[in-house]
Amino acid sequence: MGSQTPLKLPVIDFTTPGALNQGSPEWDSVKVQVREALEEYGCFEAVYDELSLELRKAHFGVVEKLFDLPTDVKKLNVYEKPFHGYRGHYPDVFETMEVDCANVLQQVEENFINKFWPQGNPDLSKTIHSFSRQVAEFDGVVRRMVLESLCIEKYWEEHMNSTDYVLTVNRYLPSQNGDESHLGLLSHTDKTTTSLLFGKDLDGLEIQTKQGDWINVKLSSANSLFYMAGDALYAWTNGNLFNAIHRVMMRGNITRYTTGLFSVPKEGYMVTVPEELVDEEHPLQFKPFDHFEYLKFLAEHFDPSSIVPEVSNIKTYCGT
Ligand SMILES: O=C(O)CCC(=O)C(=O)O
Ligand SMILES: [Fe+2]
Repeated sequence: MGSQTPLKLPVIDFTTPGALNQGSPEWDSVKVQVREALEEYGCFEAVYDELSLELRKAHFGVVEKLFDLPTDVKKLNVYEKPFHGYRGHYPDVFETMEVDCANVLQQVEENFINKFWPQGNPDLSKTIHSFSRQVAEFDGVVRRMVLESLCIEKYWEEHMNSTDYVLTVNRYLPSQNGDESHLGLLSHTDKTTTSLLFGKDLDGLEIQTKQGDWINVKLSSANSLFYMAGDALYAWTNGNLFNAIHRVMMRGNITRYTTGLFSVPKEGYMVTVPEELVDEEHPLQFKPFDHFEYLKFLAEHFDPSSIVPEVSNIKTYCGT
């Protein structure tokens, strides 16, 4: 037997000239790669240089500043929505904070930064907002490609107008016991429509394939980000696009900072599978659902202060 090819996640290059011009041959080629990657793996590395390295660096500077605040101050990050706000899991190993509607400057200021700095901190607010707005723009491009590729582009505007963006910032700390490796975040699927993840190289993030193998993510360039489909996109596309299970394994004595921009359907909007994706061969798999009610369902069944559940629960919630 020859040696086995190591398992690799798809890498898609959005920096090719023309790739971002809708309708160009390069756009059409990238959109097929995007759909195929999301169908098979539920994720891909995107090489994207429109988001400047300076802005990425400034953003992570803010992330570190936020986590350096005293815990009592971090706890001021509260929202009424389930799974929102400051949470520390496995005390001393993982912390996370959320910024609701992070692509809207006023929301970043009033509902996030001003809670920690009551006099305001315009530089920090602007950095978080610019980062989130530009990442959200890229999400819009990818979703246009996906919808075009599934021949349902007529839903794109409705799809985007019914989207909110939540920014999360995460800090993983080294094991206190000197373990060589430890679990940073338990296996889960994202509850989102899409998740766009950033970190130094995201080493430690592991994705489970449909065949059950785990693949470590290690971004190949400083211009890369990691794109994933969550429960809501899986359901909306009638199971076409895969919501991969993933986890974080921490190795070595490092502190790991990551950030994710999560797109989620707005409260009250009914996520409904497009009729074009349903036929005799592909019967309807999901009933229309309000994503906010789905979050409430999860919060009722799982302790929101604990790690998210092991498997996707969207089928339990609204499967036909
Ligand atoms: O920090 C990471 O690499 C992944 C984070 C993640 O999976 C999440 O926030 O849902
Ligand atoms: Fe996740």
